Amino acid sequence: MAKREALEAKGLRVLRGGKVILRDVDVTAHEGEVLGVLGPSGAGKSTLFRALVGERLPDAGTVRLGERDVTQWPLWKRAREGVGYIPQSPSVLWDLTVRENLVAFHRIVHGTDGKPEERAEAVGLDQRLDVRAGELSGGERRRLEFARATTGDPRVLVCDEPFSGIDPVGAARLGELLRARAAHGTAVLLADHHVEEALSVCTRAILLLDGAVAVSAAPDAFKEHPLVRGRYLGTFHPRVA
Ligand SMILES: Nc1ncnc2c1ncn2[C@@H]1O[C@H](COP(=O)(O)OP(=O)(O)OP(=O)(O)O)[C@@H](O)[C@H]1O
Repeated sequence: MAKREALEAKGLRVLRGGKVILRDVDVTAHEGEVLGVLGPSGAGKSTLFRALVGERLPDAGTVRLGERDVTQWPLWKRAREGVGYIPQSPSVLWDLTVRENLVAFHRIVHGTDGKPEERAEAVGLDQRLDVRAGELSGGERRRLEFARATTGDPRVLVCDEPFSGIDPVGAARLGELLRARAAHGTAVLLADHHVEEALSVCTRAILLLDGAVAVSAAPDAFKEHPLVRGRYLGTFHPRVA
């Protein structure tokens, strides 16, 4: 049976400083899918993600969450309705502990403390609950952000460069968490320049070029696509055979 659409964006257009950054982008993410959104720096990946999660409303186009049109909804309202977001820049509260970070986010989005111990255990931070977020390693911080973003069992999880600044073991561990989340039915969207790690987790990938979707393919076909090789991976890319 075909998987249901969790998130559907149609004709998304974003302008910045008089420039068109996103050109009528259509993106659909299905339940249980890990969709890679890849492309060179400046292609518009973060801009697309910000429009999908409600951090920045688009200048044209629509965003649907399941059956609902959420185009005009702000970030907090989409979060409450099941959109988790790991932004590109670090977003933990540095002076608060792991536990306090989890509680603070749960209160803002859901109005209650939630279960920080369970959330921390799910991402292997149960021994770090009383450590300040500013003292965590890069990989631990990303897992805290993952725990926070998956509070409330989101239908959609948008991850902007989750593998940046973490070592291969940390990336593999985070990749497993993303895959497990998708197996649970969440639609995961993932942008990252760690192409090998990203494609090993993805079930499909799109190439964004100059603010438009240029390719959509399964990971193996994606790696071999002439536009992907020519415009993104280049001829020198020793980690992708
Ligand atoms: N606030 C802004 N004002 C003007 N231009 C902006 C603004 N934010 C982003 N841009 C431009 O929009 C384009 C897309 O940026 P975006 O950050 O979405 O790209 P990206 O694909 O995520 O890049 P990277 O892989 O480097 O993170 C770039 O040309 C960038 O300079």
